[in-house]
Amino acid sequence: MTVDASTTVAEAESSQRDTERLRVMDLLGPVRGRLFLGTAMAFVSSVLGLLPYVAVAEIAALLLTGGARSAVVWWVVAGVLGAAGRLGLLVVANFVTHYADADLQRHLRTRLARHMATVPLGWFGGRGSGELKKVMDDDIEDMHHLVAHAMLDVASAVGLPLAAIVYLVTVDWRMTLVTLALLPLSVLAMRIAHRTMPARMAQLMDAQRRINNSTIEYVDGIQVIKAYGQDGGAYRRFSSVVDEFCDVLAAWTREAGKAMFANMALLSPASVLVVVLGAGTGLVAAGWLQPVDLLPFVLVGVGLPAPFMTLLQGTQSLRKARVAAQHVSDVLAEASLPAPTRPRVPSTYDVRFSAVDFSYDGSNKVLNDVSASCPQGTVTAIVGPSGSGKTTMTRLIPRFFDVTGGAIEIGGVDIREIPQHELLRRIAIVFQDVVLVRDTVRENIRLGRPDATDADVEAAARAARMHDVIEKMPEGYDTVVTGRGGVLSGGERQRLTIARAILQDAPIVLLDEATAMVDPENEVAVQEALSELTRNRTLLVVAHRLHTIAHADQILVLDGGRIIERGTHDELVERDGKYARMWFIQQMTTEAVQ
Ligand SMILES: Nc1ncnc2c1ncn2[C@@H]1O[C@H](COP(=O)(O)OP(=O)(O)OP(=O)(O)O)[C@@H](O)[C@H]1O
Repeated sequence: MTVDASTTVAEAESSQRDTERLRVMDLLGPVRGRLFLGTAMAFVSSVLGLLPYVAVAEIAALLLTGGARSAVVWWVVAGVLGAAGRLGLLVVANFVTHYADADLQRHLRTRLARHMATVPLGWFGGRGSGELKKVMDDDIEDMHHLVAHAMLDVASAVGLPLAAIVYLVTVDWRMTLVTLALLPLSVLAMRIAHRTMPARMAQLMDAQRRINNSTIEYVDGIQVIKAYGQDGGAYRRFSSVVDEFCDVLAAWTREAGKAMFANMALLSPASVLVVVLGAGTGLVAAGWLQPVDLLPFVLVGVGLPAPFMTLLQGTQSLRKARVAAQHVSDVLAEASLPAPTRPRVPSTYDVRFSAVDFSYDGSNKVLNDVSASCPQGTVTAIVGPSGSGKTTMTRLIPRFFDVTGGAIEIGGVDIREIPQHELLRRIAIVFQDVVLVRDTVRENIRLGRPDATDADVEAAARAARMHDVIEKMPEGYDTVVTGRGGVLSGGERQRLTIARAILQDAPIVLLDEATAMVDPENEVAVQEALSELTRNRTLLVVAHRLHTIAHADQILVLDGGRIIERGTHDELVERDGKYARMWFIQQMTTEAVQ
């Protein structure tokens, strides 16, 4: 049996479109009823909008042919009622859809935020904040056209022309065909010009997403970039993203411009008037049409294409809205971290890795058959060359990602059986990149335990050797800090996050490079803060500088995702393997510096 490739591709595209439509309809679900109501009102409003034109045409005909005065009055009333009804209904329909849009925006933002709370934490690491901001903000705003305008435009574009065609056919079917003659041409021109539009719009939105990310990266990193004299290179990278966006925008504008021009030329009142008057005069001259019957075509027919123009002008916004809806629905379709079927919570806090495999991309193993036991209340240090999987190993414990093979247990309970909030409550994480939220110092520390009193917060700050620093700040504990810490030094920011972790009082602590990049004076304070944090807890620490973990209860040496050595510092130095080499190199470097 042979398979027709073009049919298969077409089927695949059509099924993808169906899926997209289903997804968009699912997004609109909460306001679907109101959208239908608004659309129905817009349809009736559009039909009513024909009445004033018909009234003028009929009144003119009555006056020219000496018709009854009462009929003229009735047409005047009908015309005025039609105009008022059209306007009133359209206003109400717009209210209905705009309120629906506001509700939908609130609903989607909340739904996105709730969903993001359920996806694996590691998912966020792969995305720039610009990209997430775009989905939460810009994409939802871009959906405005879809919700508030698109259906109304369609209803208006269908209602008035349909009613007009019915009316015009009753006057003269041949002239009706003449009046509509330009429409198929316009649709054809539009189809040709728009053949590449969906792809161009997707490119445009992609380029916009890259600009968003690169702007945030550029602005965020500007201090470091300048400090390293790399502003030229960074600027070139940023401006190449901007150039790329401009190119895509120019291509899109050319494409859209062609389509717009073709339509404006074909559907403008002047073009329609030329066709109607030309053909109409011919029909009158041939005696096939009464001169008075030409009036409805001039009055009604000329305005017929206008709603199509509105519809066509809206197609770009509609396309943008659909791509935006697709982004929103992609994020909502992101798989949640599987919730435990039989939730359990551990009562002891040793951490055990049993034959753990892990891969970020599904093929390359970053961790390979890792087994280790970290007894409760002990310190396990993880060391190894860059890229050996140290950070990944610690990230798996709070389920930033789920293991792809084997299992991790806390107190004998598989972490996948522990409800996520219970798991995170039991693990204090001091990240490599210290992140604060834009709030007061007090609330930044209180994040560790939202119900903590001010006295608890202060006690944690004292333990983290931060109290004196905070007291000297302009507004003490009420000083607002930014995401990058504002006036705080690197070491102070770290101690603030350590205070947060101390307040959390979690039985398991994960430290990743917590003491890197601080000056010696700060390092002493950070080390003191850390020893407060880690006392009597199960501690897993990722370290590069081996002297900080020489007293660890056990050291795991990772290389290429496998544990190649394990033991205490003395045992490993004795073994004269990889750890011993790393130790001696660091010793020599330290001595050389001193
Ligand atoms: N989010 C991610 N997506 C894909 N690959 C990743 C991700 N995070 C890390 N990796 C890759 O996994 C491997 C192990 O990275 P990991 O950060 O765990 O190593 P590490 O030993 O902590 O390195 P370093 O000491 O440099 O911090 C590396 O090859 C890294 O490029």
